[in-house]
Amino acid sequence: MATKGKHIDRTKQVIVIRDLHKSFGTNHVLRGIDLDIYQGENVVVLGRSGTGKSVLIKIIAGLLKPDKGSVNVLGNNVAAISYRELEQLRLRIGFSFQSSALYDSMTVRENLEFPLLRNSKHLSAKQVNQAVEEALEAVGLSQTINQWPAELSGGQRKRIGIARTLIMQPAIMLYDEPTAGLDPITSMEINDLINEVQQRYNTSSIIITHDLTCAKTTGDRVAVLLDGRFVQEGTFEDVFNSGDERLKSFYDYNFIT
Ligand SMILES: Nc1ncnc2c1ncn2[C@@H]1O[C@H](COP(=O)(O)OP(=O)(O)OP(=O)(O)O)[C@@H](O)[C@H]1O
Repeated sequence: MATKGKHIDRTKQVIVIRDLHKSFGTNHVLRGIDLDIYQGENVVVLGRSGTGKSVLIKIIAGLLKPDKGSVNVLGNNVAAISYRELEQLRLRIGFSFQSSALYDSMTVRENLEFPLLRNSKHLSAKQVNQAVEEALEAVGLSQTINQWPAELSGGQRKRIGIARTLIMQPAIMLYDEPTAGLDPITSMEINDLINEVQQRYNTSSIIITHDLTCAKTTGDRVAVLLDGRFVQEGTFEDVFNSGDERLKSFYDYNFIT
């Protein structure tokens, strides 16, 4: 298993969020979020369903606008930059969605080639092929190159989704519920892969989850989101040894469901 925290550069912040607020009508979802993420760091955002985890990563990726506060990603104020600058920024951010969102009508190779051919038109066929092979090797699925998504298991599809993201060499990875719907062994493989990606590509990552094993395994730091605010932040052990009563319901939720 990869060692956590090995490459964190605490002199370089890749994401800086201050006093972030976001409402939808009367639903005040984010109520004053502060968050700093360093180069090479895996930060887990842990929270129950509906607490605004997805809203937070959509704001980081510029897909939703904050009502108040600042969000700086890789030196860009995401609420203020032009659409073109936002597009360039998004190329440096990799998303791993709950559904792996592969194109069923394309082979694994074609799925991986797709973002490269669309965004890096100067590459030769040989370079594209090399990039595909390297990304597949990074997720341990070189042998699936000519298969169709329908022929893969849920865990394999998730890995291919991550490979398709890695092919663009992102500086930041955003993982939305990476272990949702996977059995415990496959979940552990995905957790290990998240750590391996961090080490191999020196990415900074936000992992949003309500899976405590995922949080413990992948998080250099864990931030607990409750009622629109971070109520605890630290190592997994710090957070869960804190005795904070507000985390109790979260624990119960995790072990009962
Ligand atoms: N585009 C939107 N318009 C209106 N309300 C929204 C929108 N996006 C999210 N919300 C609301 O914001 C709240 C937080 O949603 P969000 O998807 O961030 O939750 P979450 O913490 O990611 O939950 P889950 O773990 O179930 O995915 C919910 O009440 C949701 O209904």
